[in-house]
Amino acid sequence: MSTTLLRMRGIVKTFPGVRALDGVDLEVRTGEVHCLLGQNGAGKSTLIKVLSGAQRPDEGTLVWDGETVSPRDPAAAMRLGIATIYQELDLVEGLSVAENIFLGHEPATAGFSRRTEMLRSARRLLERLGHGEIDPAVEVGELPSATKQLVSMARALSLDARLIVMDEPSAVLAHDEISGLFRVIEELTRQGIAVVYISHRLEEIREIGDRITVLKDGRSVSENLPAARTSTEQVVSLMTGREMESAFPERTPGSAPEQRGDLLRVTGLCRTGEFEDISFTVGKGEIVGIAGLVGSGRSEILQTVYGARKPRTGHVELAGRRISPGSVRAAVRAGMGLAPEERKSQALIPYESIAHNVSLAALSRYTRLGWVNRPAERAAAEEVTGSLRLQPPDTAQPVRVLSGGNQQKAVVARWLLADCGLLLLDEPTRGVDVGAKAEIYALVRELADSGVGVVLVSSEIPEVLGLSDRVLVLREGRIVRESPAEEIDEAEVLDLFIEGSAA
Ligand SMILES: Nc1ncnc2c1ncn2[C@@H]1O[C@H](COP(=O)(O)OP(=O)(O)OP(=O)(O)O)[C@@H](O)[C@H]1O
Repeated sequence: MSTTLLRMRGIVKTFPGVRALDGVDLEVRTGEVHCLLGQNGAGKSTLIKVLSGAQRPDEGTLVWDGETVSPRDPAAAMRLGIATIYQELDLVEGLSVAENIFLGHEPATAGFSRRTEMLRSARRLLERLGHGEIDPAVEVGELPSATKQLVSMARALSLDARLIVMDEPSAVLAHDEISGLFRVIEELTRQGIAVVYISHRLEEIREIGDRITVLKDGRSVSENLPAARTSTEQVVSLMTGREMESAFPERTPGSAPEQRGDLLRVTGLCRTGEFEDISFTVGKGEIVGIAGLVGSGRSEILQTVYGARKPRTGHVELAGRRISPGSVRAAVRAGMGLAPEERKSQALIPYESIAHNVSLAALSRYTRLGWVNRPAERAAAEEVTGSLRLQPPDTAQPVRVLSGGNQQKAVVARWLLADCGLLLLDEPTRGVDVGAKAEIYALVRELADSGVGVVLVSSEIPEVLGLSDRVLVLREGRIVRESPAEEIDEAEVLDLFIEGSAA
């Protein structure tokens, strides 16, 4: 029988100028998957930082297994049995799986036998997760994200965790890896371990969740809803305070792409070991989606079109002119923009204002004789961040105070403002809440309607199918199908990922 393991009551946390948590309650039982939902900036990460000891609350109580506690740091929380698996996993790349699992708390034997014992114990923990096939001697740096996640979970088990917090664990996983993650979660909960699960993908919640707590503006607006009996519409209206709207804008009936003329023409693009013989076109005003698993070459293709990687053979033409291969400068001059997948490292300047980060790619528009017209820059940034409901709305704030999803919105906002003829979007809605996703889709469609060509890469197949006019399905570096979006469905795309039968 499950019992209450954790009870948080009236948790308050303020940062200068922001009340991130304004009296949150959360109750978690042993062996349950408790889903924490809320829009970007609602306070989810702050709440789990309080729970994991990374931040001290200003007010409120935390009762763990019947006792009032206040973990001063993550190590103290860990000693209680609370572990957190962050999206940017905190593993040491140069060490082995076993060394990472036992980092800081090695088995107490010495020398050779210590190493053997460590490998054996690591294997036992991986087996507990249903993944005895992972070699504990292998270096962590060589492993895919899904396996790294398992190493973090094995580490949590090695520390006798009784509650594991998972912060958007599916965001870095491919479609088939997500079912693997769910099997691991079932295994954990069967052993009585509780899981707090954060995700913006509401369809996952019904599949894996037991109960739901919804946060809105730093408060828990609804607690302990049964996941199986709560509709997506209910959850969305609790999160947003609005009724759920249709996520995807109508496709614009207009001239067929072949009548509009090609804006982008990619011919016979190859990069050894990444992709082969990639040819496709994008018309003015057209959205072309690329569906492919992680590792299928989808991001590499975008980067090669953008000149950040040099093709072995093949070429790229924009508006009838060949772009010098492997030159980002040439691509940008010709009017291309790329919103990259790895935005933390590639895209934002943390200490600069939101306005400046957003207007960066369009700066020449606000600059005269070397002077930047700050009010104009800020007004333009505010218009686009306002329509994406970016929090906080004050664009003079530095980007580093934004929640993860709001940082994502800032990157997308930048490219929506940038005046490109061709926009390449790599996972534009990762970590973005449902409401803001719909806003991003609407703005991308508006841009297309104004004549911009768009190439969209996303792991979310419904997003590729819902937003694009035309879809390319990619498997192991080759295009295995090209189709108007309305003539292909999710099941067919998944079949193509596996079979790769060309049509
Ligand atoms: N260190 C900080 N300094 C100032 N403000 C902060 C800080 N950390 C978070 N905030 C603010 O607190 C609020 C809650 O942020 P939090 O990261 O908890 O949201 P979240 O629900 O996890 O969002 P997301 O879904 O985007 O990850 C946001 O308005 C954010 O800007």
